[in-house]
Amino acid sequence: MSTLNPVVAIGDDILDCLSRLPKGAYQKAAKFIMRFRSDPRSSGINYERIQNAKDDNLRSVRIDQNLRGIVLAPEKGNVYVLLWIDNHDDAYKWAVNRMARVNVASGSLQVFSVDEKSVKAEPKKEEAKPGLFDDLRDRELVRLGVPEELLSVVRKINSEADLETAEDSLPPDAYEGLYLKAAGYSYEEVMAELDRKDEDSGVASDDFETALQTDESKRKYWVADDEEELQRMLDAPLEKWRVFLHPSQRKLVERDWNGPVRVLGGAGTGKTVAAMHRARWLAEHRLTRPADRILFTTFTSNLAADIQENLRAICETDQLQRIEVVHLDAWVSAFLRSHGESRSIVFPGSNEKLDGFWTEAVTNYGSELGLETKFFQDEWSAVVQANGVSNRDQYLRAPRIGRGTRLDRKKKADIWKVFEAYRARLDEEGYLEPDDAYRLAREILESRPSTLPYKSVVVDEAQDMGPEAFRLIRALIPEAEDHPDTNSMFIVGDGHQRIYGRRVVLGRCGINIRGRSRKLRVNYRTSEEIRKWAVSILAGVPIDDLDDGADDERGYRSLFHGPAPEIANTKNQANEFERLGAWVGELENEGFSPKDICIIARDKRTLRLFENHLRSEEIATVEIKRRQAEDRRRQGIRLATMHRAKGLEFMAVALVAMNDGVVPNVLAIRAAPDEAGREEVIDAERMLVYVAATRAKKRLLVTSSGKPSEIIDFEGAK
Ligand SMILES: Nc1ncnc2c1ncn2[C@@H]1O[C@H](COP(=O)(O)OP(=O)(O)OP(=O)(O)O)[C@@H](O)[C@H]1O
Repeated sequence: MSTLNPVVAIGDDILDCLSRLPKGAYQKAAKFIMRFRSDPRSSGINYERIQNAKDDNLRSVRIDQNLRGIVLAPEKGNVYVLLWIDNHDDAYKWAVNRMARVNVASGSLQVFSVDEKSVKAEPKKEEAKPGLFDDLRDRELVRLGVPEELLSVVRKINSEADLETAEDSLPPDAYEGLYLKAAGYSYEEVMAELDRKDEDSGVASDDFETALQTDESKRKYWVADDEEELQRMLDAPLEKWRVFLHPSQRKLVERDWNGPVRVLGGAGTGKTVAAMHRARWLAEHRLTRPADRILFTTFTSNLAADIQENLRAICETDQLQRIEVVHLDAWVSAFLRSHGESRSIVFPGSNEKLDGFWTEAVTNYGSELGLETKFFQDEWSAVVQANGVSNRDQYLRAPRIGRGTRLDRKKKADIWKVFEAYRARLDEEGYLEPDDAYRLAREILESRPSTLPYKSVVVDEAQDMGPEAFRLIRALIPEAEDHPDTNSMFIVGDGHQRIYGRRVVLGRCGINIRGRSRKLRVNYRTSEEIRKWAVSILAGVPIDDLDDGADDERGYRSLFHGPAPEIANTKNQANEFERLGAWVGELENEGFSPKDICIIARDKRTLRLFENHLRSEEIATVEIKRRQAEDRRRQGIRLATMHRAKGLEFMAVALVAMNDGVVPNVLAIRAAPDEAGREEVIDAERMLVYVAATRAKKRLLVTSSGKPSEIIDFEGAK
């Protein structure tokens, strides 16, 4: 036996194993894991050979009378990897067909099952169909991550459904490569996408110690050299992301970038998780002086509170002190106040007073122009505020990209009078719109040398931050000759989820991401069935990439499957309440807790109807509020508007009142100045439904009463 210090690793499946154990067994297993970490060779741990095992390197260890652990403990070398914990018989069953191998192509540790029964039986000769991967040679399959031992299994796969059936027996990196290939990427594109090299890694087939150091291995096996971190992991075994980042996430997080990075990814692909780990990595490895600050900004205030709580779970105290999590509007507001600004920020769209100012300005200066008030509001937000326009000449020259109605110079000059009147009313009342506030803050920053401590900014939900917000962010850490842009910004967002209608082109805000743009594709949150349904709502909607290009959903996938969404149009509201009640009842019978269920409606008024109904049935509810983190201790079904649900997640979601007139919102449709405007409104509402539906992890119910929303295919769902 080697006298070197042993290398101990824990597989991520252990966290699932632990979460299935009853409390007493859990405590024993957790105690064993701590002991195993500190000395896997201690005399109290006996490694038993497993009879008939396919892999000679696997051993079982006794945790108590009934519980067994399965450990990879090769004779040669010094490595101990805890792979599985279960009761005696199930642990042996799990181990018998497993193999642990170093994949010589990627150099990573792969553990997989060679039970060919999990893939469908070989077809009879006469009905043999072409294989899904016939165009790849064995060597290429191996490079994609397929272990030699599974080549024959992969050769038998001839449909995407087969591939999904085979998922459990394949190592995750192999499955991912094959999945992208099946989704239409060429071999070369898959290799580039997954950052794999078309050559051998050089890691020897028995060098498990080196294999544990690769990014691929780190996604599944954590080298347990930090006792405190292990304890944190055991305290919250379901939150795997605390330790096990996907290689595509880890590659973004743990490195220097020579300028701003933009990370795209559909809902649930772990963008916020990557952003949080990025902040921690910077605080741990790069911005380590007590005065250094990393600004972590979000667009919604309840998310800022959630992120702060999650950071507490992954950071040491001193790291946490260097990360400032802020809702951008709140930050700006405090900054302006500290610079003597007395006006307060008001949010267009949520303030009736502003609507009054618009009506007044349009009545007095624009009634002859034949344009709806909504047109002026949209033009103001998309052209005037987005471009920082402050006078008539600037407006005459301002780009009006994506605006439907064409305007000549004369008309623009007339329209400007309305804007002037509106602006004057804002000033009189002491109000600033958020864009005004961002601009003002930026002007202050640009007018004097910065005294702010920020060395890096992490931006979550970037799709909802408008150009002025990004110009301000740029001004927070300006690029200058004597100030390299290294690690300056980490921007995550998703154009599919823009629900506040503020399109941005980063390049035009002084943020150059060329060569530093990446994508996350694995959805951890939502079942494949729900994800696909949500994506279908966006069919035909143009999606941008927060810069000058377009985004698409090619190659996205979910980690797991579940029941198809239930889509039901009911005759009237009483029937809809009944349908919802029956669904909630079923979920509770299946063991869902009320706090894991969220009812989401388009607007507050509609939500109230459902709240009142549930109250009348004496069902407890908890409303998701603007400025609070989700309090998981409170019992009751969650209620949220679509906007408020952004960024959150629940086991089960009901999208209710998906009625004609409610979604898309009838007032927004009516106010659209023309057909292009109407389409814009509908696209925005589709995104809102996409955001709301992708909050669901396992179950989704979509209901309407009376005439249903045109966005949802209730008929096709029958
Ligand atoms: N590496 C990982 N391993 C396991 N779970 C993960 C990982 N990364 C993210 N998750 C989980 O996936 C879910 C979604 O993550 P996150 O909220 O970061 O996604 P997002 O892309 O920001 O989503 P959205 O854009 O929809 O708000 C969370 O439950 C998170 O815990």
